Amino acid sequence: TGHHWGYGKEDGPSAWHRQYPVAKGNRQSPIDIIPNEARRDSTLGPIFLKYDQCRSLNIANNGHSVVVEFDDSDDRSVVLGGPLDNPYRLKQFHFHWGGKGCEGSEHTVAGVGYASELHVVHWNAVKYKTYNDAAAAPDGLAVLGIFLELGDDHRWLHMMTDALYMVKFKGSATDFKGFNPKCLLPNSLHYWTYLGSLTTPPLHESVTWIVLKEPIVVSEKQLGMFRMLQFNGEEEDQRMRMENNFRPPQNLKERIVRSSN
Ligand SMILES: NS(=O)(=O)c1ccc(C(=O)N2CCN(Cc3ccccc3)C2)cc1
Ligand SMILES: [Zn+2]
Repeated sequence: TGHHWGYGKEDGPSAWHRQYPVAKGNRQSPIDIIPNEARRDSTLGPIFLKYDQCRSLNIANNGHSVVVEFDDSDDRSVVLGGPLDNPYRLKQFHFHWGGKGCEGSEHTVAGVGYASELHVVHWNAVKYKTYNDAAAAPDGLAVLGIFLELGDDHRWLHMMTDALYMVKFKGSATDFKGFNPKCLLPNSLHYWTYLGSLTTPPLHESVTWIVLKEPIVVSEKQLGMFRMLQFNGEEEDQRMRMENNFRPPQNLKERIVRSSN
């Protein structure tokens, strides 16, 4: 079905606007977060992550990232509080990362990128009937962004990286039960928040971003496991290692970034 988007020279972020004109919109993501310019807002309370009853279903390679999907048929796992007016239901999480040793996060902090960024995607099931309806609505999604920096092994990440060999090629998926993303959170839930968009096509301007200030630490070896994944399907001749699947920071336009206390 037509030429697909990607992260290469011809089909990468600078070309997305041709098929997705909203790429040049007024609330695009990611952005460069400048801590000194973020507005400390005392009305911004803490966020709460209710993941104890979450039910992970599968892990998949969708040709853009590796995604772990959750059972979102009820409000068993939600994010609430902070900038959100109601609970948002956990749907999936996925990552963006760089090539060997170079940057790979989508958001940057005062111009500095991290090696990778985890996105935990939630949708507003109070106001919208389906995820797809929510993903196209201005208050439809809440995505938690967590930076990954290089250091020691992350004690739990292996539970996910051990499964990556099963989803090497685009279109592959496998059961992935019993994984709770709580194990991928840093100690502090202090955050920056702003109104933005999906960072991949269709680039809908539907995301309340909640970016945690504290990164988690993973090892170069663990992050290297992500690079065994491939953008291409098993049957395709051209083998393309999955790396540098990040969109660069976009114009802040008339937005402000708020900071939790
Ligand atoms: N990066 S983000 O958190 O802003 C985000 C982007 C897109 C979507 C989304 O709703 N998509 C519809 C098809 N899907 C396919 C897909 C593509 C890439 C990664 C993961 C998944 C995306 C969700 C979150
Ligand atoms: Zn993402």
